[in-house]
Amino acid sequence: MKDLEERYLERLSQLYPTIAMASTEIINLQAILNLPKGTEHFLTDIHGEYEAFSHVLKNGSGAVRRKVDDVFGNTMGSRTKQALATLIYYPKEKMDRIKREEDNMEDWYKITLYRLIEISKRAASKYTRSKVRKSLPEDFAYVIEELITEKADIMDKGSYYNSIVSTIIRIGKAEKFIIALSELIQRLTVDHLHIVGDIYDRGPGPHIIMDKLMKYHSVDIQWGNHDVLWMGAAAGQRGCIANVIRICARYGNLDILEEGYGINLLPLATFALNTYKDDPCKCFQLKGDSGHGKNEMLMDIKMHKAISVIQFKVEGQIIQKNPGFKMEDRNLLHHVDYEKGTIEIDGKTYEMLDKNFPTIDPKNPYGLTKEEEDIMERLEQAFLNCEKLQRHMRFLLNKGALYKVYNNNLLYHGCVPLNEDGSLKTVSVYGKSYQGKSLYEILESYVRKGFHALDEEERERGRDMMWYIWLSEGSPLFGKDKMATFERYFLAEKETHKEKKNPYYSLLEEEEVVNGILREFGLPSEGTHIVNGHVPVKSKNGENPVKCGGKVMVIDGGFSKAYQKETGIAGYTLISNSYGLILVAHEPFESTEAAIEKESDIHSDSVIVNRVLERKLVGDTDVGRDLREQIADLEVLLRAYRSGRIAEKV
Ligand SMILES: O=P(O)(O)OC[C@H]1O[C@](O)(COP(=O)(O)O)[C@@H](O)[C@@H]1O
Ligand SMILES: [Mn+2]
Repeated sequence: MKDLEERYLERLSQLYPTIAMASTEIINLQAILNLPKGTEHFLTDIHGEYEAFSHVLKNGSGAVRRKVDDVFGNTMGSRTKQALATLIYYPKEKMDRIKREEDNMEDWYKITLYRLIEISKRAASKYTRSKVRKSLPEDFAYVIEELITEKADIMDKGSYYNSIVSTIIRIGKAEKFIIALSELIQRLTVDHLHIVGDIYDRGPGPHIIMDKLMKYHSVDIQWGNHDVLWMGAAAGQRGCIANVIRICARYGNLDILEEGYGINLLPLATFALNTYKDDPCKCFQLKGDSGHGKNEMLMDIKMHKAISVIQFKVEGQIIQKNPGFKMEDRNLLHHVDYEKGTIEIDGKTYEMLDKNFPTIDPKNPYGLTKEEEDIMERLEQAFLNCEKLQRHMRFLLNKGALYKVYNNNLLYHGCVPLNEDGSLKTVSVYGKSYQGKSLYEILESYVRKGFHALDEEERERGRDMMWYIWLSEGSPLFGKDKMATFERYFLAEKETHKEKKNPYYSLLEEEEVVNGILREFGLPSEGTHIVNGHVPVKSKNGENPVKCGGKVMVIDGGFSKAYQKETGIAGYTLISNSYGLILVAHEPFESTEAAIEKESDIHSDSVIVNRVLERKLVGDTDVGRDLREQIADLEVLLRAYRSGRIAEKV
């Protein structure tokens, strides 16, 4: 057998069959290394708010507006620039409005096309021709390429462009063309998107966000605890299914399941209406408004209670089945005195706010009734067989992970579990101990096993592990001592609601600790950053998302409307371009309508966290490292051709 290098060179020579072709590729790759690094965009905690998400995606957290500024600087007033930026975000909607007011559309088209071409040129200048070509919309690829490429040899450039533009207008394609250019600018402004977790729950449109992400040109996802919860549900884990439905019900979002994913909730609804017929279900008021009127809301409230009770039972069973999870103290149903309506926790007796539990047998509080069992059985099948949900989860599995190291940034949703003294906390997973990176890796492998393991037992362990990642103290995605769902529903005493955060969150100013985490993930302590989401940054209390002198950024996107009153703003996003890192603070997003009408950007503040001295090039990035490896390989191939070790293939 030929040695590995020889076989590798043979393969490579099929891709680059001649000296000329290998040489051309080397030159191309070398050229890419010297281009400015592409812009990365970081978003976290989107929580189903698809309109705000879509807006931030369109404007690249201000990156598009910056392009407009770069091109037109002082030659254009700021109102005009803002109008142009809004046109780029919402070309169709904005044009519909303009057509109502503007009486010389032909002029408007001409000016606008000219402006958009200028911005496209600037946006494209960061990339190779070949990459730009691949991003062009099919319909107009050729013309756009003509328009955005400098033509040094044409004497009268003005009339050349004018004639193309006039033709576009004359044949009635101006609007389509404006839309195509706007989308191209959006596309070229952000090269790569990082989602740092929590796409799902609380807001109305996670499925719409997933559809959008699946079409996005370049994205990676670090799973958040809510995403893993949905993954567990899709894998058929009952604790996860119950939580998913409970949270949808709580926020008036059962539509996501019924309409978004076509999951039939009728069995649960009928059961809830019968079981809690005369029960006002006071503890289960909705946080959001389903927008479907009073009767449906009353039904949602009953479903909310029904699924919560099922959840506490099912979770009790998971905890009993997995003593290794060490979560017995989270099983509370057997501490309730159902006659008195009280509960004893840690030696203290509390009055339950709800005393009506017709489905709980005090002798076997964690057992499901026959009806509850049937409902769970049907729901399990519905989740497992929902094609769209499975497609979305497959995408999460393929594009996602528990953490990522990308261009010297370490990304994860929650935290790295630490002890009080800043050392890595040891967590036991199915009998073995892990910490830091190895903890992340073992948990991720179980998530994948939950979907793919052949062995049924192993798959079940994987599925249970997804539930564990959602809410356990040892989970780096959760990072709190407990999830006090039970107490928050049933007890008035606020102190029982407290979920204590892992020491990680209070140690982020300690440089030694932060360096220790970076080291654990194989990163040097200089020129590197940690980016995480998960915890809302209460900026109205003076909290700062930038920690440890800029080494750590906690950028909970704060998209979740329900949380905006707590934080005072709508969270943060991050941009990393060739000049450095920019942290962007957002104002609450009203609506797409308002964004177009008021031409608002919803980013109030941009802070440059880190400005590099020299503009960063592709050569300085991870992609650059890969390209250099490819160049080195091609050079070996070239030498092999020249030395006669390998023959050209034509
Ligand atoms: O505000 P809600 O919807 O009741 O959710 C509160 C629960 O969500 C959590 O904060 C987890 O969700 P996050 O990952 O978004 O923080 C729990 O710790 C808490 O019990
Ligand atoms: Mn989270």
